Amino acid sequence: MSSNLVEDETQFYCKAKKYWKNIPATVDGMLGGYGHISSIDLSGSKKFLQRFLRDGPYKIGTLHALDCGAGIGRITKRLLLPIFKTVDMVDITDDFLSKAKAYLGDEAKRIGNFYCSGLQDFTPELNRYDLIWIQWVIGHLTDVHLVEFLKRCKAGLQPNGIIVIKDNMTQEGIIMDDVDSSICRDMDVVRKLIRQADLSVLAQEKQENFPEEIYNVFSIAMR
Ligand SMILES: C[S@@+](CC[C@H](N)C(=O)[O-])C[C@H]1O[C@@H](n2cnc3c(N)ncnc32)[C@H](O)[C@@H]1O
Repeated sequence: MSSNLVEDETQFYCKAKKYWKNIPATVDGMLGGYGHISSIDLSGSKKFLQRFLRDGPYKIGTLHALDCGAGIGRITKRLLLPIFKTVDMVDITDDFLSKAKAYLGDEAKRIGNFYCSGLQDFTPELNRYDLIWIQWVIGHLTDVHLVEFLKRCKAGLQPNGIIVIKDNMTQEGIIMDDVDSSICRDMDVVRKLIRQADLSVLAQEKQENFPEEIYNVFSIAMR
């Protein structure tokens, strides 16, 4: 279990919070110096989401989305706001949410709520969201908190809504990053935690065209 790698939970969360407080509120800051891959990432996400926007049994509504670990709103701006009527954002770093208002420009008026909170403490509004997007942040939650958070997300979905996790995955095993205080899991562990949250996977896809030297990144849709 990856939580075993987290020896001191309070320190695990404090250290991550401190790390992000010192990161510039820019796209490059959000992506650890890999700002240049943002467009590839967003195109891949758009393509992944398309299957849920077409007519068919998995079609989702386009009213409300929630961006989790949203940062300055990189994903909200270019993936979610063009599709959904309103988007809520949740992030632990208040500076990022403050910056989001300027970064999103005029479109910031379609942000319903800017929630400043750790996901481990956050409960999405019941039955509200067509899509809950969780990208590059699950490594900041312990296994127990991730499972509990996913359960609360499930309760926050519209009947036809979906949750998408898009994140780094190791080839095998769990790797701790002491710099930003996060853990990177492998697909088997992530799928196990998804099952524990009583969610079923609807689609899974590897992000293509990312640099060789970074972790594999997968999108997983579930409900
Ligand atoms: C790698 S950035 C990704 C930002 C955004 N998802 C994107 O892809 O552009 C990680 C984000 O997670 C936030 N974060 C870190 N720990 C968190 C936690 N426990 N709860 C909520 N947000 C957290 C950071 O403030 C930061 O904005």
